[in-house]
Amino acid sequence: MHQDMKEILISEAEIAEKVTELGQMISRDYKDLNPLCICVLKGAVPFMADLIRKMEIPVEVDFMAVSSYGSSTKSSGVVRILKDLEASVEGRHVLVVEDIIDSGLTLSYLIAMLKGRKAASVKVATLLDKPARRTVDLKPDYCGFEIPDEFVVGYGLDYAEKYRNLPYIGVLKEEVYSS
Ligand SMILES: O=P(O)(O)OC[C@H]1O[C@H](OP(=O)(O)OP(=O)(O)O)[C@H](O)[C@@H]1O
Ligand code: HPA
Ligand SMILES: [Mg+2]
Repeated sequence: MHQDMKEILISEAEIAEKVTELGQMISRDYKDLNPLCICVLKGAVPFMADLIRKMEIPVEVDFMAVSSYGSSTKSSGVVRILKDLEASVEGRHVLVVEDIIDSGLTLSYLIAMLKGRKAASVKVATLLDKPARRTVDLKPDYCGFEIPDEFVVGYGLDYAEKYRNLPYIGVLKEEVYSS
């Protein structure tokens, strides 16, 4: 385990098993709908890459970059679009793929934007959900794991751009971000 971790919360094997399950579920629900999977950069990259390879139906992918955390463990509450989609979402069945829902601010902003652009449907697949921290009313349609109110990193999730390449989800030692 990395020296900055307090514990491993979700192992690589547990993630793999859950991603397979979600991929199968989404494949059943989106059969014949040709969904557009939107990866929310950067955190969702590993989850998106693994998830689409467990989907057994035709899918299209696109990418958006938004940021609300910067190098902090708290959301600034201001969602900035750093990179917009290439494809039009009008009439498309959109599945937004996220690594984590924390306050819910990032996703509620994105969902409103996609509906405003006339997507036929907008659903959310998230690997992690931290419901204790929610400030807006939002529930994922597909969720891997509900986690306690701790700052986690790994499998895409960062603290100050670090730890995204860890293959597991770990809890960061508090001294790492409080010093
Ligand atoms: O529910 P919220 O409180 O809005 O938090 C969740 C969002 O925060 C993180 O992204 P971040 O803005 O840190 O960008 P990153 O994916 O590039 O790390 C994470 O990847 C989610 O997109
Ligand atoms: O717990 C978290 N870890 C990393 N990034 C995050 N963005 C929202 N919550 C988190
Ligand atoms: Mg981040």
